Amino acid sequence: MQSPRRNAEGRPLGTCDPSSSGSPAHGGGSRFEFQSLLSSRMPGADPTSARLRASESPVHRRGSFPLAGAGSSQALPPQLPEEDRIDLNPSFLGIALRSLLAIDLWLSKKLGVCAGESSSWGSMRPLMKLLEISGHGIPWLLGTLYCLSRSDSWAGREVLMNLLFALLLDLLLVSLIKGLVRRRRPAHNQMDMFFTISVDKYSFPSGHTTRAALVSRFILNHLVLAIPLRVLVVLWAFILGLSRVMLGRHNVTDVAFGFFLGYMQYSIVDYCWLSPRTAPVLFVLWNQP
Ligand SMILES: CC(C)=CCC/C(C)=C/COP(=O)(O)O
Repeated sequence: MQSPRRNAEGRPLGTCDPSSSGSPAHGGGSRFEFQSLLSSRMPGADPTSARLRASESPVHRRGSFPLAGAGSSQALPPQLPEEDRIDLNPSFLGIALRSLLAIDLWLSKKLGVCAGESSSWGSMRPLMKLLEISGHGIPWLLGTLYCLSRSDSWAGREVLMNLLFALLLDLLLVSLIKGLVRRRRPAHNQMDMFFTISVDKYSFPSGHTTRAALVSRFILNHLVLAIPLRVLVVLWAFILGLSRVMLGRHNVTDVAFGFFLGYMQYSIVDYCWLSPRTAPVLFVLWNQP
């Protein structure tokens, strides 16, 4: 059986022979592989730059691989266990995602103009915080419960019951995703938000944005409004989303995904629409004295 530290010719695997099978990037036991690993383990080193260095290096090219220690007595590192190796051929998707993330962070920092009182648009911060309250879960939940208690028509009660269901579904899904993804809020954010729950230390997705998208789609579908008011509802949702980035609470991708999720949540609510026919118990219970 082949020793884990030697190749078929009995040569230590760290001494790389270009004629040996497999590319240096894929477990040929290259010296470069070891260097990448070292650099990735150095404090502050990150695997991305190690990969980039790998792709820039001449040793990465097939055919130009130097005979690192071949035929010499230089001691080379032992072959690395599979799980310790770094993939020197990052996929196109990996590069695209990393680039998108870098653009996201850069753009979010640039747009975070109300992140503090001393920021370039710091004087707009109170207005942004007012917008923040307009999309907060507490006023929406309390407002819906209040209207539900005052509603005297079946039709009104049905719509409000579904709005309540939508708001609760939104809280549940956003908390679930925030807890799973655990993306930290931007470094420039001041954590001075009104009434947060534990998962609100995370930023993906933006809960205010999902709520804004969900509620505005709900209103547009269930309230008869004049065109200017309909435009106002859409503008409110859009500006609320933008204000999350301007306040420094979120990155752009948190808000973009928030819009998408809120929009989809309405489709779920619409599909599971609660009515006296589909959920009679709920409506009977609500009408008990
Ligand atoms: C506790 C309740 C009912 C709602 C929490 C609302 C809240 C603070 C959400 C966080 O929103 P962002 O993710 O947009 O910062």
